[in-house]
Amino acid sequence: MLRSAAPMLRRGMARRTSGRVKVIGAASTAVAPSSPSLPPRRTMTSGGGDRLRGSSWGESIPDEHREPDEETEGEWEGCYRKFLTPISVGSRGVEILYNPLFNKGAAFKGGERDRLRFRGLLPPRRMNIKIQKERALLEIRAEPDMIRKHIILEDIHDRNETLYHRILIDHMEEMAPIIYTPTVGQACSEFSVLYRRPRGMYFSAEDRGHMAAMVYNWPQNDVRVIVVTDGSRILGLGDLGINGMGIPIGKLSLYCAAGGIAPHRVLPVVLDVGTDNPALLKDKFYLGLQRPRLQGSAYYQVIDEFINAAAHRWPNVLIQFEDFSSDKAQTILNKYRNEVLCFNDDIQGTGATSLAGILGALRARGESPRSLGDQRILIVGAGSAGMGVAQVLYQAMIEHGRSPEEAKDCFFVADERGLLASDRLGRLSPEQAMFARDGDGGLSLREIVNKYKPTMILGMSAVGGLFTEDLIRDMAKHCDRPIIFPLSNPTSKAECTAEQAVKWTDGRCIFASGSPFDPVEMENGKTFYPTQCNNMFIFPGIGVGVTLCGAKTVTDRMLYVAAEALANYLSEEELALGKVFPNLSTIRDVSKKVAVAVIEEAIRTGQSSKLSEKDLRDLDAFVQSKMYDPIYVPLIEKRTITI
Ligand SMILES: NC(=O)C1=CN([C@@H]2O[C@H](COP(=O)(O)OP(=O)(O)OC[C@H]3O[C@@H](n4cnc5c(N)ncnc54)[C@H](OP(=O)(O)O)[C@@H]3O)[C@@H](O)[C@H]2O)C=CC1
Ligand SMILES: CC(=O)C(=O)O
Ligand SMILES: [Mg+2]
Repeated sequence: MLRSAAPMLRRGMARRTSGRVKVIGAASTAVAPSSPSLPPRRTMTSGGGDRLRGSSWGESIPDEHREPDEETEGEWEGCYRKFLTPISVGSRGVEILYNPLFNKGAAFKGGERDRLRFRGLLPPRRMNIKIQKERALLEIRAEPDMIRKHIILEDIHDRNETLYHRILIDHMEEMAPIIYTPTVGQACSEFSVLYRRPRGMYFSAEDRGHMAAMVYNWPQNDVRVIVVTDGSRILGLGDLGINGMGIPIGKLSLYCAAGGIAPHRVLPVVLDVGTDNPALLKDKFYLGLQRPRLQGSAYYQVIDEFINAAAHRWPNVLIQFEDFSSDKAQTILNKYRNEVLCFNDDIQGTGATSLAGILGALRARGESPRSLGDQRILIVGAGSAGMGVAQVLYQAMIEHGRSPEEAKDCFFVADERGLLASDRLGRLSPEQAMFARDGDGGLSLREIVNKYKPTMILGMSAVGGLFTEDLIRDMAKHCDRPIIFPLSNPTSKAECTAEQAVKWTDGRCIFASGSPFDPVEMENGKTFYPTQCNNMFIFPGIGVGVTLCGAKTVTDRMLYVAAEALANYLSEEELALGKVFPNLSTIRDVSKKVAVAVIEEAIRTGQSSKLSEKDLRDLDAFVQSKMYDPIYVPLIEKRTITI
């Protein structure tokens, strides 16, 4: 049987229709990927499954019930040619079926069903991942409600991670709004009632003293990326306590699908230090500690204990801080950024992403990156996101030859009390104080617009609708092509919609938003294509880059080159359509380019512990080869008896 399989496969492979490989008459077991991948020496599984390798399991299935097989069908470029190294699993039977990292559901093949003792535990008909995906898409698309779509997808996540990530990768534009912003905002708000199964780790104030041991409860030895939140500022929704867990889960789904980190190497974490959200404190279904948030040294001790525990068990892990309230975010970053491999996504990731979008917008206006230092930039919101963006844009101006004074003079930063100026110096953080103007403290947004005539307005206020018609129309009077980025998430918190920006500027604006908006039909019959300015374009590539090269820290220069790589990715065709970010469907390739840029920077500056100058040559191919691709890999049982 096995001997005859290869010629059959070759014959089948030779028959190509419409560029796809069609295997004619080859039973799926004839090319069972497990077969060629078994160790060459004679082994027998403890259950004697090896004997069944030569059985005619596949042949007992009538032709009309046979499903094309992803390895033989060539559905994904190169799959059928790939030598799939089997995964050796320490369990069998139902334990595998209930393990989403290994479970393939109906896609388990005959050989595997016998090897791993599934016979009788699954319905008899086999389906490949293509059919499984088709079925899942039907269900998701039939459901009009976004949160129900989210639940369906997360159910798949909990059952079968390979299928889940396959769906995300193949349908990124459709799925990102379901697993990420805006729907993840609702998923977080309802997290405790939607909760079904554990995913990730929870460290609470009551676990103090135990965290170094607790990290060993996590079953994976090779965790590469942790996304951690304390739930204190989830998107623009405020303090959601433990319900913020939806954010690390969503971000890490993107790490896997968009960045190519394998799912067993990521760990979502929530630190439960209490909540100051009055509704959660009295909600009988809330799953977190119902007590006020720890403050001061008690709070920082929890952070410190968790970071030490994680870095002790996984010394090379990247820790991404996510959605920490602005009063803590910068302090935590400053404390740990030179100690462990970490970065803050809202400060640094958003900064790099916005820089890339603004470079794209300047290109659309026919201006060079150097002209960044000629802009008048109004940043609305002086929290971690707003100040992170200001800092990265400022650094970029310095890179392009502006003096610190010239660069600072480009910024107008406003918070709820208006323009930040020196009259409030004692009450501003060092990051805010750096951008405080000498006079005009407390000017309103309209006053700033009419006095200083900004060329761009960036919203990170978490106040939906803050960019009013009057404000934007005033801005458009002074500027031919105003750059308008309402970056707050989710959609309900966006400072304005794409449609409003287009209407109020008579279609002259360059627009990108934190959450997605549909294209807008303009009065002149043309279509305006808004793009998404979201740190999802940066963080997966940063993660892949620093973990692959073994960087010890995430430097500001790494973020800068990441932004450049993202900006350079934008094609002339996309620019012509008014887009300033690439299509989401290309995000995997974008992440690869970002990762390559980060690795090159790490090698150049001696930050890379795993790669060196000689590796610079085929870096693109190297990164590609390391990216997780969700296809079903043959499973074999670890317990083998050599005879
Ligand atoms: N698109 C993306 O990739 C990202 C988007 N974001 C979004 O950015 C938003 C802000 O995040 P973050 O900085 O952490 O949040 P913060 O809550 O720390 O900051 C909000 C800021 O907005 C200010 N603000 C509030 N109301 C007004 C108002 N009426 N006029 C002007 N300013 C006002 C606040 O001022 P005060 O302190 O005086 O109240 C504060 O400075 C969130 O919605 C988040 O989702 C964040 C990261 C990435
Ligand atoms: C996108 C993101 O990180 C935020 O809104 O917080
Ligand atoms: Mg965030």
